[in-house]
Amino acid sequence: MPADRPDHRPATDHTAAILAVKSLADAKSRLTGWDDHNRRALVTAMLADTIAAIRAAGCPHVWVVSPDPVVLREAADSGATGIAETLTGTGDGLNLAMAEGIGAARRRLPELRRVLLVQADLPAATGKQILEALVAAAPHRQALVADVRGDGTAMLVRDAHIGTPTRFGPDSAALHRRDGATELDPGRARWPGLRRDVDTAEDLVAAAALGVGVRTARVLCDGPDPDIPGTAECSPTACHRGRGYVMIDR
Ligand SMILES: Nc1nc2c(ncn2[C@@H]2O[C@H](COP(=O)(O)OP(=O)(O)OP(=O)(O)O)[C@@H](O)[C@H]2O)c(=O)[nH]1
Ligand SMILES: C=C(OP(=O)(O)O)C(=O)O
Repeated sequence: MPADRPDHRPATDHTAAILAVKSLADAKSRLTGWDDHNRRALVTAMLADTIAAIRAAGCPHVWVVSPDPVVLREAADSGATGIAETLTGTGDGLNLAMAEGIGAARRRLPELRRVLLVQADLPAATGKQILEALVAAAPHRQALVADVRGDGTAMLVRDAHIGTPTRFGPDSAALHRRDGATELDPGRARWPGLRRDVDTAEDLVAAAALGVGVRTARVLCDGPDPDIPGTAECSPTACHRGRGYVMIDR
């Protein structure tokens, strides 16, 4: 048990959350049925809601690594620090972007103890879920929350000075476990919103059923997804749809 965290409460002021988003031109290519304008709007909205959930968990330091100026502007508007990616075009872009974010956070936050590496497409995650996962992670040098399918990593929490690269991508949960990360709640009963990353239209329906943040809700209200039935009522903070989906403001 770390002497500086005897009660296992996470010291979130010494924690940096890092997210990576690729160029909007390339992002969410598996999202069928969405035109270019709405797909881009959805990517930035999900980023904004994910950042809002992280900040609601009490993490003030959020960094977004991206080569895309629109993403970096969205990050800044959401209270995060944007880092213009320098390694664009190289092989393992996502993990290199995460490494770039960790490096920047280490340089700029001398007191940094923990890094929280989070997927940027978690619109149903809440601050409560992220905080609970951080509390569960606190006794561990490295811990992960797997995605809803169990093979991906929704969130990886590590001591800030671990030097091994992250392994986001196919089968990342197994690869992170192999590198020493403890899987939190391996039965996957807890934190359903945190585990629900969105890559496909089907994922989006599942996230909407859990309740998404206000920015994603607005895009869904305006959006063209044929799998999500017509809007019954829409307001700037909430959207209720015919089949009972409720997009909640948090
Ligand atoms: N900064 C940065 N982020 C990346 C890069 N590659 C992937 N990402 C981000 O990492 C996360 C997971 O990436 P992917 O699943 O490959 O891409 P995606 O845009 O989510 O979806 P697909 O296009 O359907 O694969 C998303 O937030 C991506 O934007 C990269 O080269 N640089
Ligand atoms: C990158 C990952 O997920 P996805 O490809 O589903 O975004 C991952 O789980 O490591």
